[in-house]
Amino acid sequence: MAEYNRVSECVGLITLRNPPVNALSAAVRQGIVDTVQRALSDPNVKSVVICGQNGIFCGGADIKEFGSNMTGPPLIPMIHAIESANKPVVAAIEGSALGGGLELALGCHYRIAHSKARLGLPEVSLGLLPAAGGSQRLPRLIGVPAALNLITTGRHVTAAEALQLGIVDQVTDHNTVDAAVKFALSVAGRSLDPRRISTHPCPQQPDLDALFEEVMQKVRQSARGAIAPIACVQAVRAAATLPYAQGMERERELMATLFTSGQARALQYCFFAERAVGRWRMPSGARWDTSKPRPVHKAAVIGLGTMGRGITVALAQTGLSVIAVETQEKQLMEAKQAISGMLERGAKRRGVAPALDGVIYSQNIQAVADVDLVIEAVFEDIALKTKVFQQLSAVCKPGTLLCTNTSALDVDQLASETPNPELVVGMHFFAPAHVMKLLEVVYGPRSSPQAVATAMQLGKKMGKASVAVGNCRGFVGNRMLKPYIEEAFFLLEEGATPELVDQALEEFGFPMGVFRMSDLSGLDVGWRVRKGDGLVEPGTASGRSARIRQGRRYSPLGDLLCEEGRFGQKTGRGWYQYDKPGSRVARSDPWLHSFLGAYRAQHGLVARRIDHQEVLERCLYALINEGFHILDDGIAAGPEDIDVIYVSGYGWPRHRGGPMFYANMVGLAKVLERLEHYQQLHPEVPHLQPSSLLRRLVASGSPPIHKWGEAIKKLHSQL
Ligand SMILES: CCC/C=C/C(=O)SCCNC(=O)CCNC(=O)[C@H](O)C(C)(C)COP(=O)([O-])OP(=O)([O-])OC[C@H]1O[C@@H](n2cnc3c(N)ncnc32)[C@H](O)[C@@H]1OP(=O)([O-])[O-]
Repeated sequence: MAEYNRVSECVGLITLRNPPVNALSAAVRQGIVDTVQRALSDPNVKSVVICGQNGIFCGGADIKEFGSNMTGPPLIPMIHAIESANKPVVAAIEGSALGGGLELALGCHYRIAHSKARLGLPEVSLGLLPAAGGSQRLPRLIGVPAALNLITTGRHVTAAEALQLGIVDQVTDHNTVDAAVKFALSVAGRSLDPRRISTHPCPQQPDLDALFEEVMQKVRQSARGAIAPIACVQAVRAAATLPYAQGMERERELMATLFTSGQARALQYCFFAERAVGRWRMPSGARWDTSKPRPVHKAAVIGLGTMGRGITVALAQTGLSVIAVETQEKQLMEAKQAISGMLERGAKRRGVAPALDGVIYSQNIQAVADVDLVIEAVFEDIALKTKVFQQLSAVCKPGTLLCTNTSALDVDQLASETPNPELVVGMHFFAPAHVMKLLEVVYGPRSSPQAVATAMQLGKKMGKASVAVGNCRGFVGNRMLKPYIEEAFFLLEEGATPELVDQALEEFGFPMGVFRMSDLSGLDVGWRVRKGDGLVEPGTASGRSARIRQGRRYSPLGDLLCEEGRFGQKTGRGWYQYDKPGSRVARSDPWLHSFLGAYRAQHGLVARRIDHQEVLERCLYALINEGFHILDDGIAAGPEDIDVIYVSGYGWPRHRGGPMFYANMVGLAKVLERLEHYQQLHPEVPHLQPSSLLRRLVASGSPPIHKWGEAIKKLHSQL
């Protein structure tokens, strides 16, 4: 709702009240309509100020209302009524003015912002466009290039940048409402004609066509199939080329297409999923709201290879003091130089001082005696990690949390080797750790809720999308990746090329297909793991039996490439060829194609035509199927956890919502039917065997994704 008061005798003060972000729900819109009318009809009121309660102006339209039948007064006429008012209306912007919130402010005649406020039109990130006049008013106010940038990226600007761009008229460090009231008094009685943005012509722009052409190309490239950024460009083009009323009509048409699109649903699902994963819960019943994190002021990182360096940077940038330990002097010196460089570059980008003094380097593990939390990032070797954990248990003060960054080893086993297993959790970062958004917080049966709460809180502080998951081989992300990669290998055996598989996946929206990704991360990584699992066999055995290992279909293609020294980008050869080792531009490699031909001949395989649909179904449904196993096992608490992991750490296209959301969109019955189809064709591939949870969900009528949690609980209670 909106509250009305009269202040300084002749200023009508309208306060939006809808915690936590004063979203423009039906009640708030009704409140604004009523209070604006009241202020305008009160002869004692000379001017009006609109603000939001609790230090936030407005977080925009109420996203929760989008899925339902929307009631209440619509935004556009409400904003028009404000703009055409005959008394000055001033927006007092504290906290955030986003989306519909900024559109409301653009309908006001003046905007005063607090210096800490953030403004933006982030609708594009929800699969929408600023359709309450924002796409038409902002270009008129700040010009086409700046408006295009803000509207197509959805980025938030600081108050200082907003002032520079001309979005706000004044920035204050003091009480914003007081400043706005004072300002409103000073402009009472002035002509409002020049302040009505919709009446302005769009500022002239030379070479308009060339500009739109260039932006459209850029947007198409980075959107990877997302439709909202393209609609945003089209809407701004309408602002630049059409009179306001026609521009608004175009804005409405474009929004009508976006509003009901699957992409908008997916992106809005992601918005809520990212917030839902913060409300973690463990199978023991421990939860986010009943588990108190321990304060962490001082942390340590053990092992300063690529991961350890990134983790040190991420911690130091959060403002923590960090003890960085590496036992070999030469490696320690190299790491110090690399970490300082990363901190300096990061600080330059963010316009702050580098946190160089926040890191203390040491060769001695004793140096970590008084830290609150340690993250171990030594080589992936269980004996080495166990030794480090035992040393840490002896050295650290009581209660220090011991975290491992392992991606492949058993967190429970490590915990069981320490005297206090309740203090042990996994903190699985992704390389480069100071850049990648994702953090899997891995708990074992003996991890204390407090340890999980502390790791989750630290992840949040570091700006990570932190997801609490149970312990199993590969945790959530890598466990699901395994069948995805294996299917891609099998497709090569059956007649596909790396180019075909990658193209299908990139057209789906992944930034890189599975083979280009494998070249980037290094083929030797998986090779080492498969060797450890006893899957790699030397020799030139041929035929079907050579491709069955440990009772299931196995493709040795990756191993054979590694035996040739083809480790990917770093060696200049992998699934593709590169100009030189370390180069990033992948080119088709005729050698690889004849190698595949010879391999198929050796194994009696006849290449067949494989289309994009088969690539997508086999790779993605195998991955999704593993996701259902993970839900059934209780390793992930809900589909949102899996989806956030995939969108923030594995390049799953956000406008497709994550693998589990995608399965829900495709239809669970369809996913099941295709898995059954492929399983019949490839009975020796266990990961194509549909998960029993998927079967049970389909049998219970394929409930929508937000009801899976309930359905899974019910299904488990029936077992
Ligand atoms: C139709 C015409 C065109 C207009 C379109 C639009 O305006 S589209 C909208 C364009 N606007 C945007 O895209 C802005 C989206 N919002 C944000 O970016 C951030 O919330 C923030 C920067 C406003 C505050 O950050 P912060 O870290 O302080 O807080 P937080 O992020 O943790 O959120 C706290 C709680 O508020 C909830 N909630 C938040 N916003 C909305 C909303 N609009 N609605 C409903 N709910 C919303 C959020 O789910 C969470 O709920 P939970 O989990 O506690 O139950």
